[in-house]
Amino acid sequence: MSTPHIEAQNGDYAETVLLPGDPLRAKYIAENFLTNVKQVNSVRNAFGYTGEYKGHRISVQGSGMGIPSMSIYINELVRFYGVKTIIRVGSCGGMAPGVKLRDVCLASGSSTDSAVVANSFAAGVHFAPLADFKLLDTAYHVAKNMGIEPKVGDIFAADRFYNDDIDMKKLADYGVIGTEMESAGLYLLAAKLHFRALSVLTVSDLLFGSQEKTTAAEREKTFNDMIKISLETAIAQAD
Ligand SMILES: O=P(O)(O)O[C@H]1O[C@H](CO)[C@@H](O)[C@H]1O
Ligand SMILES: O=c1cc[nH]c(=O)[nH]1
Repeated sequence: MSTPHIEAQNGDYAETVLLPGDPLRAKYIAENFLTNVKQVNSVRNAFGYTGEYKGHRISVQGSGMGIPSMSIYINELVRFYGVKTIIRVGSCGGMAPGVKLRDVCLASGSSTDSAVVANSFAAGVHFAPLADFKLLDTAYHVAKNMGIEPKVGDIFAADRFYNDDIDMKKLADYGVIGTEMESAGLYLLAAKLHFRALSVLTVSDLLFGSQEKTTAAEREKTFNDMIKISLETAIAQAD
């Protein structure tokens, strides 16, 4: 079998998939955290791998940037490859006062300016895309046990990376802790297709204050706290 964007065969993906936006982050995770690794997708260089973490079968798949690209991979993984749990491992811009560069954020919910949420319901209905509570609770305690204090809250999933039309300070004032480009779409699809989802994010830059940023190489390779939290959460929820 194959799908328009995935060449993997039936059974090539594990039931739990880590989903970074960057396909090279998928490669890094597979090469550095998984054993018995097999590459299962290279269509469009959206690399996908399946291997083992502490004896548990796990896959990792690059999803590209933004809700439209990510939605293609999620639909194909869940509808055709039987995936049941998706943990996004992404980067985000920090927005809340206490959020620092390289902090790990857990998106308990996700606001968005993407039309995809509004378009899924009748006019006047404003669906609130939320994380799976068991995954969120597990990831929080896994992080705490690793000595990491994750920031938990609402993540603004922006349709455009470059956008000066949105009042980000107001969103921060309403408690939004960070911004990226996928979480609302992930949680919406989880509700629609009945799989479990969580976004675990590393702060790669700050919207207000310090201009210090992580490098592209760091975003590709060294978000190890986020990766370990996500893998430990994946195997804890599988038990
Ligand atoms: O690092 P990833 O997972 O790609 O996530 C963030 O980085 C990209 C923008 O640079 C967007 O996809 C955004 O959500
Ligand atoms: O989408 C993103 C990712 C990182 N930082 C941002 O400001 N936005």
